[in-house]
Amino acid sequence: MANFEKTPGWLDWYSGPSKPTFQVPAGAVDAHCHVFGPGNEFPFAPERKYTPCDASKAQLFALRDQLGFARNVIVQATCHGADNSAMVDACKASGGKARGVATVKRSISDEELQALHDAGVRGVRFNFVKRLVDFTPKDELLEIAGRIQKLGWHVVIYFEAVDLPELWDFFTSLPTTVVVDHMGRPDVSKPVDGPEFELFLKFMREHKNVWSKVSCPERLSITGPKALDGEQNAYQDVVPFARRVVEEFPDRVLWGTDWPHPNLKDHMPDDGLLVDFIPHIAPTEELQRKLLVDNPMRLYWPEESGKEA
Ligand SMILES: O=C(O)/C=C(\CC(=O)C(=O)O)C(=O)O
Repeated sequence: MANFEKTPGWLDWYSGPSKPTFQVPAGAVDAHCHVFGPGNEFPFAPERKYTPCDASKAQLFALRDQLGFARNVIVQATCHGADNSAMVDACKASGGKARGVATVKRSISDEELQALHDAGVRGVRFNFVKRLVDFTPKDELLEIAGRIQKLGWHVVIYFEAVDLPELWDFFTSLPTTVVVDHMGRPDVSKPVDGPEFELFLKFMREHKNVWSKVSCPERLSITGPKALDGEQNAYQDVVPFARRVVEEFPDRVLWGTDWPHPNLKDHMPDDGLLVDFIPHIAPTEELQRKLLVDNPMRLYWPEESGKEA
């Protein structure tokens, strides 16, 4: 049985999150979350850059229910490398209430891809955050994108704002729907209408296949306040960025908790209060329904999309 020691300074997820004040619409999807292990059942990958605490499927499903969500999209975290078994196990155990985003290598067979599809996987994640992964050649990623396109899947990309110019040509050559994690990690100390975020908006404006998760204010915020101790106005410096994306691209945005919040250094948010961030960035019922129900259902449960109301 593997026994893993957490990365020094690791912050465990917040236990006993509050019930959100904001009630999410019926059928809401938490479209970005992870499972970690448990390490003794699903060992962490040898090539990982961090070793987390355990965060099991049962704990994820309990959080889903506590927050009032109906479904999850479980994104493969880099600590599991390209071994998708913990994520797949969670999807299979969810009774159809979870779908997945996998990490795959070029060597994956068609049969293995089909088995992932049957388990509920609908996308692959390409990670360009250097502290999280080693470099994968672009031709390998393009080959994977071409293969998963045939299954109707999409590509999730994770990168930091300063790297967008360099990655632009690659991203715009992807043949599938492309979903950006955490708005491409803007530096929120810069102006929302400054050149860096404007480039991201242009990326979405000029490429109608590009979607964005307006998630992770707890990761992006510099000034807070933190989602702790009942705070109803958390992460105010992130609000203009996320709201801009939601209002300009209401049909191409997703939201997720990012539970269990890997690699946070400063604090661990109360997930109930993170949900209370949503009406600040999606102020109308219509925007909330698109963000939390219509859009994720269209992408992850297209066969049920439109029927959930
Ligand atoms: O959970 C996230 O989305 C963000 C992560 C972790 C991550 O992406 C991973 O391990 O795969 C981060 O910024 O450290």
